[in-house]
Amino acid sequence: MATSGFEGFEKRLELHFFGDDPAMMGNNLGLRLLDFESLEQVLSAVQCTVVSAVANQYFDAYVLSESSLFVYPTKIIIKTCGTTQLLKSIRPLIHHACNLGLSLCSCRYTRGTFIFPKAQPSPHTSFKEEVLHLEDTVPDNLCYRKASVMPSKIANHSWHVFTACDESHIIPDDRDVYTVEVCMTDLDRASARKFFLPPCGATKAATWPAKEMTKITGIGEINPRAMICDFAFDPCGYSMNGIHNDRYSTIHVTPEDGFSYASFECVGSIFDDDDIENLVGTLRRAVQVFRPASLSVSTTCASHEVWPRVARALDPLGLKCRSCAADEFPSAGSIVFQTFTARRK
Ligand SMILES: C[S@+](CC[C@H](N)C(=O)[O-])C[C@H]1O[C@@H](n2cnc3c(N)ncnc32)[C@H](O)[C@@H]1O
Repeated sequence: MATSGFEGFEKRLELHFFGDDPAMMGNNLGLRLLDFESLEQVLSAVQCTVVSAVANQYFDAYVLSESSLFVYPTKIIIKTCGTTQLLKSIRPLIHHACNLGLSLCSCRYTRGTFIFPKAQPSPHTSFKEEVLHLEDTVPDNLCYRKASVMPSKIANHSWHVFTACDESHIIPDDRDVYTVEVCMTDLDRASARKFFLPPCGATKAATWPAKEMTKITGIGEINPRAMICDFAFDPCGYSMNGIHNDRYSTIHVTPEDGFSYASFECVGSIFDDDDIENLVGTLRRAVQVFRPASLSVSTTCASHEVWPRVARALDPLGLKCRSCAADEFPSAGSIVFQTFTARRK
């Protein structure tokens, strides 16, 4: 493995807000009323920028120079990789939300194990430092707090979780919602090569390289109903957000040999038969794009209906479940962390 390279593992932050004054919610747009300048200011504290955006009636989805941002009326999800300082977004977001009459009621921070931990700047030099920063930054009324490192049997694959919420949100309002976060390492080389731009002057140089990557890799088929906003980096790397009604999915790829990494994340509702029935196929198609030698899947949901489907999706791909850890967190419900490796290993 390289001694230093691009850190693919993302840090992920999910913030929920509530507002008492319906007038301030402006047609229920809430946080979507944040102007672009304010968002840019938040992202500049994190050290990343918007490269592409798309929206529908439910939410706004941004592809960032390092991963993705989703803005719903009362919820923000930011996922950033590399050496970004994601936790520095919390204070400015609380400030801008306050100007819209919204207050923070819950916060969830998750990440895997960095490939290059020594390259991370403060406040991300260790999980201990991240937790101290979070404890210091989230408002006092979010007094139900928990931090945990969920272990696995695969070296360098553990799941770091911090949640905090106020008294009224220990059980989340949207307890039917599930989030599945997949982190894949050691990607199949032929699959990873498809995320490099073709050399200049190559006869088949794509006019729209991201669209071409979405098509030839099969990413476009993962959820054919989703509208896709994709971006190809130069000379390599790829990010996309898929949006379908109020659901998002997102993929980020670091294809370089020695530290190759890809992530897939999707959300759904356990009350939606379509979501539940399609989950196994969706996961299988997403992982098949990359054919990783190892991966972890973290499933967050108030119910235990979702996580058993993960192994069902991955087993036919020759991926064997090596470990499974579960824990309960205030406002998040259950988090189940599973790791898999290819049987050939
Ligand atoms: C932003 S993308 C996707 C990151 C994501 N977390 C992942 O799954 O790896 C990172 C890939 O794009 C490449 N890249 C090229 N130019 C970049 C830029 N200006 N900013 C960030 N990444 C860039 C990196 O070398 C890496 O392969």
